[in-house]
Amino acid sequence: MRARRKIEKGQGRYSVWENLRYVIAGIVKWQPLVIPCTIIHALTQGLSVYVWLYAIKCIIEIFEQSVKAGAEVQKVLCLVAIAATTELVMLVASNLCDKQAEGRMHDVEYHFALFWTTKVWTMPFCMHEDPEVQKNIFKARRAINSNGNGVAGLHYWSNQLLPNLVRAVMALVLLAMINPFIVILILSLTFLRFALINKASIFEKEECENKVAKEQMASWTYREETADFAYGKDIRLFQMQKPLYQLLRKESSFLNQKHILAQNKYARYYVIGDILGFLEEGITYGFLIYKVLFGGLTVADFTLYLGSVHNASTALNEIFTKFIIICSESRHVNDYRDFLESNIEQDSENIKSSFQKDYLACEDAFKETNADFKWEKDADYEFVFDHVSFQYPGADSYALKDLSICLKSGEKLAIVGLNGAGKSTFVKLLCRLYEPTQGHIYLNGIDISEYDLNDYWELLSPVFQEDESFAFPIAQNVSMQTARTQNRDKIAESLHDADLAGKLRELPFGIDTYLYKNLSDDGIDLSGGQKQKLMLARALYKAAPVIVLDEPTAALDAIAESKSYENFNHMAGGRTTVYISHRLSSTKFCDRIAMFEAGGLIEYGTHEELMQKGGKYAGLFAVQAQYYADEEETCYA
Ligand SMILES: Nc1ncnc2c1ncn2[C@@H]1O[C@H](COP(=O)(O)OP(=O)(O)OP(=O)(O)O)[C@@H](O)[C@H]1O
Repeated sequence: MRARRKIEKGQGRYSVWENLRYVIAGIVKWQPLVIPCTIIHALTQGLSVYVWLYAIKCIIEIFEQSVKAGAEVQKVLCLVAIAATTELVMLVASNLCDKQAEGRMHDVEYHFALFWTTKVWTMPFCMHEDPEVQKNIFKARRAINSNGNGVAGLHYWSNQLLPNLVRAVMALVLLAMINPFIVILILSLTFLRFALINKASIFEKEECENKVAKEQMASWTYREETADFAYGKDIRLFQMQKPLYQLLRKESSFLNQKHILAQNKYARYYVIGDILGFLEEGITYGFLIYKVLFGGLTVADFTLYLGSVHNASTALNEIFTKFIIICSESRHVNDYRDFLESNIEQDSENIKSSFQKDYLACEDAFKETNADFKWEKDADYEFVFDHVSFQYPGADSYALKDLSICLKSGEKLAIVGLNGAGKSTFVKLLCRLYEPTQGHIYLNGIDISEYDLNDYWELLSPVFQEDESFAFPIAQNVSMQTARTQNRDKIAESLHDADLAGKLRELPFGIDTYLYKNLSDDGIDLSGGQKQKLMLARALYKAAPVIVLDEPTAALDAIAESKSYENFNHMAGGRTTVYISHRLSSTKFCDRIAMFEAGGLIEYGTHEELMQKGGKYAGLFAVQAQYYADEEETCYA
């Protein structure tokens, strides 16, 4: 079934080490200075505790040797000065490197976030609305959402772990010199504690993240909608506060229960871990005291080893708590990689090959796109739908069933029909946002799936039902290009042709005025009809050889609508056009009319032919004509 592209899972779960290697590869690529900074931070932070430990051992030895009083004080002062200076230098270096690395990691995370964005942008449109894919998009975003999780978390917690590793290694080397079994005992008990807490962490991830991703997404969606000004009117006028509150409350108490469950598990394992830790310290301290009493260990060495046991114990404790957090951050990175590597099939061949090859390099894919490709304006473009059927992913019935229709080159084809007849689905298939479940669509005799998708999209100037405008300046909303590449005269001309010249004159910064206030305090909001005109201006600017208009006048007032009909032939010129409208007075300007019902073509011909036939189109037209006549009578009464 072609409409439902395969949702392949990623290559599988990666180990913590593989994910660390993966993030390190990103760091080396985008901010290599983070690596030496992290190493210097670990060494200086980890070794600084031994400076005083060693200095104190030496001071005690000086006293033990009981040389002349004057010389002792001098030596001690000298040692204190050296230790203090060394520690100060180490701490300064450690903090400087730590902050350098942390600052640069934002850039690394930003790069990883770009791949997530690229993946979402370039995945087949039909997958975007698949609930499973949406859940994966949401889960993957947690690894790069600037709150210290995932990619940033792996570095942050490794940066916290490494100084402790240096500290622990140093301590264990020192302890191994008096008895290697002590080291084996400490390490074994630490691994046991780690295994227990990690078990709780896996349980937490499963209960509080995987099993509740849907609920988390629901509560996230409700909050996003609450913050979105567009929902404000309905929330107030339909008094949605109470039901929304109850939904949020339900989600949050459900999530809360899961968190409590996970924390109870942690509590149990932490108690066992604490008992093991108590055992470990008791045995090692006991052993050291025994060595002083019966094994000939000097007081100076005793202080050094005592400090080492303490350091080994706290550092290992820190290592394993940090490592558990790293494991949990790694699971976020797994979600991220799973999403990036799943559904490898991408809309763009360049992106596809980059994701397959090495998606750390996929940024180059956008640079390689075939931007210079242009279709000839005056060439013939004929479309044929050949027994096309289409079923939406997850839907039980067909939205289009066995549709065969021809759109001749230069022809203006109107598609009419009641709500849900399949008109927009026809447009989506023509635009290759979906692939037919059965049948084929041909452009000039070649199956449209054989054209490069980006090249194919270059052929179309669409205006969709939904007026999706971005928080960009008006110019960018029309050109959909950056300021560097857009043609400002053409933008003004397109806005003029779309009947927005009057509005443009009122704008504080002309075509540079921002839409919405998200990114500019001087941003403006447009009315529904004005937004629709903006969409028309966007299609006019693109000036592609084939025009697709899905209810482009639904939000226009009567005068604007009538003007748009007058301009329609001028705008379309001799170009192949598909025009969807519920207002049949507009469709009679088209060369052919196709009437859809329940996903099938039931009538086809010119306006006159269909009127003569006296079928459903003629009936619908008569109802609307009657309505307009009644309206006119009321107006002039
Ligand atoms: N994303 C979707 N997932 C599942 N079913 C869908 C989806 N979009 C549309 N449908 C279903 O497909 C059928 C055709 O919808 P379509 O949007 O093509 O109708 P339409 O003729 O454009 O309707 P309208 O005049 O209301 O815009 C409808 O039954 C609709 O419920």
